[in-house]
Amino acid sequence: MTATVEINNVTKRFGEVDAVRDVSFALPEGETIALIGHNGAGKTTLLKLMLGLIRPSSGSIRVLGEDPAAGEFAARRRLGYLPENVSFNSALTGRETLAFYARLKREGNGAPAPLLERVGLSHAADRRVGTYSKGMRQRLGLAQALLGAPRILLLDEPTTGLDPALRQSFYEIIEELREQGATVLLSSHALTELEERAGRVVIMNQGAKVADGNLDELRRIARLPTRIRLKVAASGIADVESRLVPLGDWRRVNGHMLEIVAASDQKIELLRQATAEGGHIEDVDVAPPTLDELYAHFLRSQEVPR
Ligand SMILES: Nc1ncnc2c1ncn2[C@@H]1O[C@H](COP(=O)(O)OP(=O)(O)OP(=O)(O)O)[C@@H](O)[C@H]1O
Repeated sequence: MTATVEINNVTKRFGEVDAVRDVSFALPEGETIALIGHNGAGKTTLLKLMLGLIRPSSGSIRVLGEDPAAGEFAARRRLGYLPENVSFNSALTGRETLAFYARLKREGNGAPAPLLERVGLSHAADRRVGTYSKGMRQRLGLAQALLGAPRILLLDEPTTGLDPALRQSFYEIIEELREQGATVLLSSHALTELEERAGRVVIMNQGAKVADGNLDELRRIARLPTRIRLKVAASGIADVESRLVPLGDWRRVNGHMLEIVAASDQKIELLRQATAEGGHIEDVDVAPPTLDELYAHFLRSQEVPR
C-alpha cells in the first residue's frame, strides 16, 4: 500500500480547545475514506492540516511525501479541495471561474471545458455564477477540485444541496477517480449514502479518533446484533416460534413476520434452526448494523480499534 497521506500523533490546539487530539492514520491510494463526526469533532481541522492551511501543534503530517505546511509545498497542485461552503465571484461565468482556478493550479486553458462537461455544466458554462442554483454551484466546486487530475481529493460535505440524481453522478465521478488511483476523503454527515460508497470509515469525536476500519471490521469490533426478519406462513408461525424460544432474542412483528436479533456469530445457526424442516419460511431479510448504528456505538464506547 502506498500512503498518500500520513498523519502521526497530530494534535492541533486553538487556545484552550484541542480541535484534534493525538490522531494518527494513513490514507492509501485508490481508496474512498469517510471522515465522520458530530459538529466540532475536528474534521475540517484535519482537512486544513492536510492542506497546509494550518500547522499542527505537535505531531507530523506528510502529504505525497511532503510537509504541507512547508513554504514550497509542490504537492499542493496534486490536491483537490472542495470546502464545505463554496463561494465564487458571482459576476464571473462558470467557464471564467474555472479558468481562474486553472491558472492558479498552472493548468492549461484547455482544462475547464472537459471538466464542465464532466460535472454536467456545459449548458451553463457562459452564464454568470450568480444565476446558478445551489446544486450547480456545488458542481462547479467539484469541477474546481478536479482540476489537475488530483491524486488526493479532500471533500468537505460534498453532496449538500445536491438532489438524488446529482448525488449519484457525483459519486460516479468520485468512483472513477478512485479507480484511477486517487485517494478520496469525504467528510460528511450523510451516513446512509456513505455506507455504500466508502471503503473505510474514520470516526472522530471531540478531536479524537474513536474508530477506523472498513464496515465489516467495525461491525466485528462493535459486535452489534444483526436483525433477521422472517416472513412465515400464518399456519407455521407458532411452530417457528417454538424453535426460536431456546435460541435467544426474537419478537413477533405481525401475524406473518418474526424478527430475530442475532449476534453476528450466531446468525447462521439461528437461521438454520428457524428454517429446519422448512416449508413455513416464505422470505428472509437480513439487516446488518448500519453505519448510523455503528457510529452511535463508537461515540458511546470510545473504543479505538486500530
Ligand atoms: N480557528 C479556530 N479558532 C478557535 N477554535 C477553532 C478554530 N477552528 C476550529 N476550532 C474549534 O475546533 C473544534 C473542531 O472544529 P472543526 O471545524 O474541525 O470541526 P468539524 O468536525 O469540522 O465540525 P462541523 O461538522 O461543524 O464542520 C471546534 O470546537 C471548533 O470550535
